[in-house]
Amino acid sequence: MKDVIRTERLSKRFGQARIPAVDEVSLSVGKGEIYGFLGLNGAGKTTTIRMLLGMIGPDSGAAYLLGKKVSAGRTDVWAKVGYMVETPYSYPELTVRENLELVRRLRRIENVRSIDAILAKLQLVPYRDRKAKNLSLGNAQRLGLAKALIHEPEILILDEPTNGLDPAGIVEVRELLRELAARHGVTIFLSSHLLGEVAKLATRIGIVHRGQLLKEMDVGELQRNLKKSLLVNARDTEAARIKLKGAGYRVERGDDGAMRLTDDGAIARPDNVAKLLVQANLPPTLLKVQEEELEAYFLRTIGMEGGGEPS
Ligand SMILES: Nc1ncnc2c1ncn2[C@@H]1O[C@H](COP(=O)(O)OP(=O)(O)OP(=O)(O)O)[C@@H](O)[C@H]1O
Repeated sequence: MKDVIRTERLSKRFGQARIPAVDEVSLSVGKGEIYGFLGLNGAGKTTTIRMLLGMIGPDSGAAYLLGKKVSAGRTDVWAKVGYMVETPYSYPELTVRENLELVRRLRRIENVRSIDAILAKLQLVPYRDRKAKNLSLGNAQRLGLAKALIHEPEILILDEPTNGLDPAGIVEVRELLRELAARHGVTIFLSSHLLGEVAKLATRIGIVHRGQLLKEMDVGELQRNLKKSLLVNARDTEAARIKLKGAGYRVERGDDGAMRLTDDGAIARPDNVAKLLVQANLPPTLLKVQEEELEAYFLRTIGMEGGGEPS
């Protein structure tokens, strides 16, 4: 499949120290994919997005949208791209409808009904006559998305699109983005610092840290990469620990005083662990296979938890 979004060793340095904000990032996104660009604050997400949108030029490397090299003057490409970068700006004294009307004219969209359609799609109908300055953060974010979508773009580039939304708003935006990708073939590139959230939406995930793309995976791979462990406890935890260690199991400290067994054998055959404890008159009060939390996996991947190097 032809790449809709592609970067080739894209790099940007800032300041006198020329610290790399984005360091040789090469990635590609196919049509209809939702690419989640994941990193902590300051990882380089916004800088990457600004280069994708031609807002700033790279120091080296290049970005391509629909096979064309990004540069500020490429008006043919911008007609097919929608974007929302950080907290979207709207004219505070204009109403929601007036803000959208302005974008419609700037985008030279003939169809005046496009405003009603996008108001309905983003559930902004009740707020259409409210001034932008009086919108809640969540509705301001919706207005930002409405402006990004009004011209039915082929590519959607979003920086932290669920910022400021309440849980119900997050679900709505997620559904909307999913539908745009699945039903209309829109290619979506979105940044976030929350793996849990990205994992629910993205088809592919790239983890960026200190400007570098550390790891890329599709969602199935993510599930396989999560560490599993067997949580075990007994009334006499200490005696159970000695028994399990004596049988060769690797025993770590788990939550709430429980023990965590990380051997593949323990995870595959918890019944063997149960049998061992029962035979020693230490019947388990807890026996549960637990999957690593997504955020813990993210921190482990960028080398910020467990002291490990990024793998
Ligand atoms: N215009 C600028 N001048 C100097 N340094 C900058 C500039 N823009 C970004 N940086 C630095 O580049 C690094 C990457 O910043 P960037 O905003 O791309 O990260 P981010 O992942 O989007 O984080 P956030 O979620 O906080 O926006 C940071 O260290 C930041 O301080």
